[in-house]
Amino acid sequence: MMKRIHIATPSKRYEVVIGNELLHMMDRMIDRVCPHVTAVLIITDETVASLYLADVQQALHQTYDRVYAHVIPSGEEAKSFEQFYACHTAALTNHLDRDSLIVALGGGVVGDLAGFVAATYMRGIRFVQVPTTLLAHDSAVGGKTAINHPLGKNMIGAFYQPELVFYDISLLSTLPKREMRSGFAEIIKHSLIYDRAFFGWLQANVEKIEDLNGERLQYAIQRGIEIKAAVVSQDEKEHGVRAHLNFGHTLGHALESELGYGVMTHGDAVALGMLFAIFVSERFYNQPLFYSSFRTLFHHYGFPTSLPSHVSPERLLEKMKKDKKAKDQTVRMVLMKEIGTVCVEQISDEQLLQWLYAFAEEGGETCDSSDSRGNDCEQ
Ligand SMILES: NC(=O)c1ccc[n+]([C@@H]2O[C@H](COP(=O)([O-])OP(=O)(O)OC[C@H]3O[C@@H](n4cnc5c(N)ncnc54)[C@H](O)[C@@H]3O)[C@@H](O)[C@H]2O)c1
Ligand SMILES: O=C(O)C(=O)C[C@@H](O)[C@H](O)[C@H](O)COP(=O)(O)O
Ligand SMILES: [Zn+2]
Repeated sequence: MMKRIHIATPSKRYEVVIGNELLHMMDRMIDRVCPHVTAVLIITDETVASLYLADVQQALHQTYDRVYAHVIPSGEEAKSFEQFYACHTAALTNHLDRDSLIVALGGGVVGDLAGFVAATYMRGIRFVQVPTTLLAHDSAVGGKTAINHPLGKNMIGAFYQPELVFYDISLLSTLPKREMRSGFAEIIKHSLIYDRAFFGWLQANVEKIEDLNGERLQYAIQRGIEIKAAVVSQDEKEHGVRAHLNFGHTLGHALESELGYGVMTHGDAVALGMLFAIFVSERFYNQPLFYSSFRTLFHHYGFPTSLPSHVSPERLLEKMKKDKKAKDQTVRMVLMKEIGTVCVEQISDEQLLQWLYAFAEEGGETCDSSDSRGNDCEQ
């Protein structure tokens, strides 16, 4: 069954269409929301191209005469200046104009890069997200587009909304388990920041990653997107509540950049970051949040639950201070008050370093801290 979720931000209203075996209707659905398209440039990666590019080209040719494709290497390293430049070159050499359309066919890497290309080509042309990973239930929605800088993740980008998110989840059937797990981390995140009942549903219905199929997969994706849509519709450009979507990302992004982009999947890094955020939350609010149970659960799903031993807490702290939520070089982390309720808190370097060491060395203990500060939730 096809499901539609509406996103309404100040800059754009659009739909996320979710269903199975939808490719044959892709051209008509795009044409309905993007009239008078002069040419289409599909941006995709090598893996996705080998699986789905021919089908997507065929579908688009039903409506469009000029359909081009630009294929980037697979993986996080492609969110680079080099690939960004190559995409612009492809757009120029194929004579895309201001009425042309970019189709981002792939996971979050393709979506973030192609979205940023669309935001900047001729100062902005229309684009459609065609997500092919579970993680992209998050990345394709909400309009954050970016490439990485060696000094920090997603540092160069724009808020730029797509015209449509066209999510044929039958394409996820070819996704390796490690990538399903990565996407599942963001689904868990959506439940933990917003919906306690959904977290309960996940625990009851997803005993292992392989359980994410059929109706359970579709429901998990839908609920994750509904939560993201609700947050983004309230706060498109992260002046407030949108920062909650960054739960687990302060450490997660620091790890991705410190280890080298692509070494750890985004979802694994975020899962470890969420675990650290829960560890910190227990100490910051001086209340038990069942950190040990979360650690056991995350371990059970196959997520990393301890910091790689060769990564130094000092270096992680330096990277965390470059996070986009930081103010005056002081780290601001999304902490959990209870399942379903989070807020943003400022944490001093000294305190954070101490907790990073404690997390690295002890990992599993529950809260008995006496140095927490019960600051009021600011967002
Ligand atoms: N913009 C946002 O709001 C947002 C949100 C979350 C994550 N992100 C970003 O998304 C990126 C991660 O996205 P991702 O996990 O989708 O990674 P990805 O795009 O690199 O895809 C993961 C891997 O799966 C392959 N793949 C994609 N679809 C496939 C399919 N259907 N079958 C088989 N293989 C397939 C890809 O080639 C790649 O090797 C990160 O850069 C992260 O920062 C952005
Ligand atoms: O949409 C958002 O807002 C998010 O924070 C979603 C995150 O899952 C995503 O990884 C996002 O790209 C992180 O944004 P950043 O601003 O921290 O780079
Ligand atoms: Zn993320």
